[in-house]
Amino acid sequence: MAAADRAIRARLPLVDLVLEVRDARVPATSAFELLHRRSPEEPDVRLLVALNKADLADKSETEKWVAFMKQRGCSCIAVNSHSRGSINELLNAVRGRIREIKLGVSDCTGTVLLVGIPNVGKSAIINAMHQIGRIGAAEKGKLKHATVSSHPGETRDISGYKVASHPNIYVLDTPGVLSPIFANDESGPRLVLTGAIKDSLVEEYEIAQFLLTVLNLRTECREWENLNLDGDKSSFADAIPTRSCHTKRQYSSDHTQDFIVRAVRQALSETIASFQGDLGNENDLRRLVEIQFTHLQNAFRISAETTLSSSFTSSITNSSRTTISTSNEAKAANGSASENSRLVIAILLSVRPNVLLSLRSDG
Ligand SMILES: Nc1nc2c(ncn2[C@@H]2O[C@H](COP(=O)(O)OP(=O)(O)OP(=O)(O)O)[C@@H](O)[C@H]2O)c(=O)[nH]1
Repeated sequence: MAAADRAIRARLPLVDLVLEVRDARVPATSAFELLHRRSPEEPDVRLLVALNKADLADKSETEKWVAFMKQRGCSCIAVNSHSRGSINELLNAVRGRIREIKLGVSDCTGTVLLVGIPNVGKSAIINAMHQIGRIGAAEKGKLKHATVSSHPGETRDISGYKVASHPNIYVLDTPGVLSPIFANDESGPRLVLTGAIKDSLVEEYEIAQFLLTVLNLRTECREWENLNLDGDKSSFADAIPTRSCHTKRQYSSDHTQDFIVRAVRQALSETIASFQGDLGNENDLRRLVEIQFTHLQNAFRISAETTLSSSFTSSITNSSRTTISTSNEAKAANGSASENSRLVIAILLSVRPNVLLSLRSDG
């Protein structure tokens, strides 16, 4: 990443336009720090921000973000790289900006540097632009494709792709670069949940607590009442796989997965229904998360070795800085990771789809 960071920095002054790709679910957390390091209040006039994966984000939140960015003097567009119409809009925006910048130059050539943190969809965007862009069929056949992968860090080199003619536009795809310093305690879980970093880089219980907090502030879990649990409870612990960085999650059957999801949902809806506190109050919310953690530990017959990180829920409004390495050190010191992994996997199974639809409080 350090080499990629240097290479991007060297090219930044040379290009006509910088296309910053962010994840529409977490537009603040996925900001490309290198661009905003020097003058966060004054965005580069050559900057165009694409909030990609808009299909997975809350539409109204994305619209607010686009308006907010524009208000700050930064061009911004919501994108779904899997949609032809959306990529066409992006191409038009890029073409329009290049024409503005190259005003008066006939038959000009524009260069665009595509940057962003890992896994936000840079390569997917470039491939789609290259496919849809108006370039000769012969040129399309000759050009290579960028590697698209669900794993972060697949793009390793900077490569150029032609995406339009009249004006000719070349886009440089770059490797994802992420600052090793998290902006706040919630950045890690957000980046894990949106796939920008590997799950193993953040402590399991931090992810679990984050998910529980997000869930408690949403309304879905109130609708999870009256779920029937059938099956053998004693098989829960065996049914939930332990996790390591290199093993993929496997479930013995869909039935087991459904069963776990329902058990988690029931535990959460019960705790919320019987909770007397105010969810808008930070201390009350922390108390509820602790109760739910205990409830889930009981439901899954997990020993209560690990207490919740008391700093977690207060970090919702906290802007203390946490580094990835600090998180890893803490993880190494925590001997009960496997017990927690089981619990977290169960919770993730239950709530990941809800959370992915909207991480509303980002930024
Ligand atoms: N739902 C959805 N998925 C997308 C979208 N764009 C990309 N993806 C998926 O996101 C994952 C990452 O896409 P890439 O294009 O490889 O991301 P990248 O930013 O180039 O990743 P690095 O190589 O880590 O820098 C892939 O699984 C894509 O299919 C989108 O608009 N919507």
